Amino acid sequence: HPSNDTQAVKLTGEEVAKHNNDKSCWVIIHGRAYDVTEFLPEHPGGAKVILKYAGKDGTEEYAPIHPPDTLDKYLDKSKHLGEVDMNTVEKEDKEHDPDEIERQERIKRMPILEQCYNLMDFEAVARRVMKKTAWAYYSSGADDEITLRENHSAFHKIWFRPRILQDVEQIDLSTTMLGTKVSIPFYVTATALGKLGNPEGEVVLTRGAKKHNVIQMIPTLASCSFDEIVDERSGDQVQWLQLYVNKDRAITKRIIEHAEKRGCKGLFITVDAPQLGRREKDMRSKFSDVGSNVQNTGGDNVDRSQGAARAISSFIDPSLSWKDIPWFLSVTKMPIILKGVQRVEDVIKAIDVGCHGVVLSNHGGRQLDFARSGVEVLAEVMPELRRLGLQDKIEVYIDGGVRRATDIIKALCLGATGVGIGRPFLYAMSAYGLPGVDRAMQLLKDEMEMNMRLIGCNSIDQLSPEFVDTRGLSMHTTGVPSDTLGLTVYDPLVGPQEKAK
Ligand SMILES: Cc1cc2c(cc1C)[n+](S(=O)(=O)[O-])c1c(=O)[nH]c(=O)nc-1n2C[C@H](O)[C@H](O)[C@H](O)COP(=O)(O)O
Repeated sequence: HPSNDTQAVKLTGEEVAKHNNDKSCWVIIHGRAYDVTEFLPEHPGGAKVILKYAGKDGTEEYAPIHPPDTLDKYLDKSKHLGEVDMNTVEKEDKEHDPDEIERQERIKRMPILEQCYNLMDFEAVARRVMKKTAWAYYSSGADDEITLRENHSAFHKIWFRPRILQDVEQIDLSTTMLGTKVSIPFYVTATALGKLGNPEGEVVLTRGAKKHNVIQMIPTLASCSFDEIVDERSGDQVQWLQLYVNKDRAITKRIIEHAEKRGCKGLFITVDAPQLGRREKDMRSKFSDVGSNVQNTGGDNVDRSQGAARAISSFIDPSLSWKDIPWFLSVTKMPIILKGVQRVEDVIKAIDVGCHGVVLSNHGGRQLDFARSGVEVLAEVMPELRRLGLQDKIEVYIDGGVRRATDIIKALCLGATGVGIGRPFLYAMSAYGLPGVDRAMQLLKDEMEMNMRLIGCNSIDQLSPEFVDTRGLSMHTTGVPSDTLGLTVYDPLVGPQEKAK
């Protein structure tokens, strides 16, 4: 900021602290002060969450929610007040926060990475070591979280019909997704606000995806900026873009064109979130944290009682409809995939309008509660596409509740091209950083190789409906052996120190 780069003297914490109310509100972000007084009523997250940091350093709360270039993009330069001498800024007293002290204790006692043997182990550890608001945001589903639990337990209603005496010495897990050859048929799906769980955010997933040659889907609502995530990519690594469509189509067009220019190989338009779902764990933790405006007296139309998600998504266009799809096909050459399709009629419509793929998904149970699991919709879709001779007209993916390689194999036997995985990699990243993501992906690869052998298949192209029995899939009341791993995050792993107790 030219006016400030020549700034001789840095602002002091004392000077900033004088501007600590809605008449004059300065906030420090990443060592620089900003006058956000006039912005207060416009903030999608409400004025309260900013006023909590008026006259103080708000970086810790700000960073996970806002990509680094947000202030440069949206706050007039005249409000950029320049650098602050951070030695003069009072630090928030974390030492005496009982929750934080207890959390740090749990971090000291957490299991070592090698004690994690499956994706649910990462969830068990993350639940204990993550900040309350971060865990709430990642783990929450909509309403009663029935669909959240159904997503994983649906796989427990599908049984295998393995064949024997096949030479399964050689196993090849590679496949092709939207023209890209990948080492294993899963991708890292788009999940918002990566910095809530790990200070580096989504770039950690980029590094893990690179190492295992899997595709990363970049979220519109990432904590990192889009360019940071793309810059982190290396070699011929492939990324896709997940798009929440903005009411202002000029903004959406710019995002799509930029993504194409930066080499994204797929545009996944999220179609199951015209309004973000009601995630009560997220709301509850946000309520205790920033006193969100449950009784919103501001008179404006952003319902801020919905926690972080709703606050950052007020731009999403609820009027998006089939008539808009030709426009998307006209503004990009990237393959277009509809993410969040939930019945076969819409898959056929997607083929009719020229889409290249669909993701059968309910947004990880975070949108419409009592939506069916992706795998159950898949079992409805594929036989119908085959009956109509359309199965080669579109690539069909699923996501939701995938926690074991057997879940992946079941989906591929039913006809999916690949599966998206969300929370497990978030939990692995939040608890153990890149080593966690790396191990989670490796565990899936090892499980995949073993289970391909056990069902008697060498390669992905051999997988077909003959290997699965789905008769119980659509009966939601079917009792299945209680799913100790899935339904509840089972007793947290005991770290070496705790065992000593
Ligand atoms: C866990 C999670 C999922 C989110 C997600 C954030 C989190 C923390 N967010 S959300 O804030 O808006 O809900 C997105 C998102 O940005 N865009 C999107 O298309 N899907 C979003 N999803 C859904 C995601 O892409 C998959 O559909 C879902 O995660 C698959 O289920 P599992 O987590 O069980 O693998």
